[in-house]
Amino acid sequence: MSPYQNLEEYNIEITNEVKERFAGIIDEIGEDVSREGLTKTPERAAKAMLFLTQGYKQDAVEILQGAMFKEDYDDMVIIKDIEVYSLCEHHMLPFFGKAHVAYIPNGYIVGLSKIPRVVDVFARRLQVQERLTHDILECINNTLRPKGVAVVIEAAHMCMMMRGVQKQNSVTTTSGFRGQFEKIETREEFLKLISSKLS
Ligand SMILES: Nc1nc2c(ncn2[C@@H]2O[C@H](COP(=O)(O)OP(=O)(O)OP(=O)(O)O)[C@@H](O)[C@H]2O)c(=O)[nH]1
Ligand SMILES: [Zn+2]
Repeated sequence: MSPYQNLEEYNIEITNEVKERFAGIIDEIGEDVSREGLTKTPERAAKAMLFLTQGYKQDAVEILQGAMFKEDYDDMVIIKDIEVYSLCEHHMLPFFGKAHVAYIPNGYIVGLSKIPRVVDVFARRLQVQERLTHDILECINNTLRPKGVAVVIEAAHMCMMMRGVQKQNSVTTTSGFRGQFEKIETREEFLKLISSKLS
């Protein structure tokens, strides 16, 4: 099986189990799960939840290892504005925003699409933004073994917007730097390039 394929065919037993739990929740909040608009909702919700957490079944290392190419290029490679959708592990509500990832090759480059795929593998789990940032950083660092790697994530958390503190405009930024990005000049170049509209 491909290490990153979508779970288009859901495990029937697990889907049914999750479906029953959602039916229970709908009942507990005082709704009628048998009314027309809701009859298929437990199944839809189960499939949505399994899709949003499919990263547990995917292997980010395998994804990277499947597309590493020997190349002498040793300047910075930046993939910026990667959409991120994840679920906070405290409330299981979405947090979403953008990831910016850069690395400096060390004999190998990686297929560009694999970086957003790695972001998705870790985002489609129950997460906190800090751990998501480090999961991506360490996976690239340990697998590609580049001269440096940097990850910045900017995200809004629905648990701070729809409920709780109810702040609509706050954005959380997390970052991690390894290798050459620990040097201030390299880090500044990266931060300048991700804030530029043209890069
Ligand atoms: N550090 C961090 N905190 C997060 C993340 N997502 C959600 N949280 C926070 O997790 C915390 C959980 O705090 P609790 O006091 O246990 O939960 P709560 O009573 O629902 O808190 P409020 O959201 O303040 O109402 C909250 O402050 C959330 O804002 C994240 O990705 N990183
Ligand atoms: Zn939350």
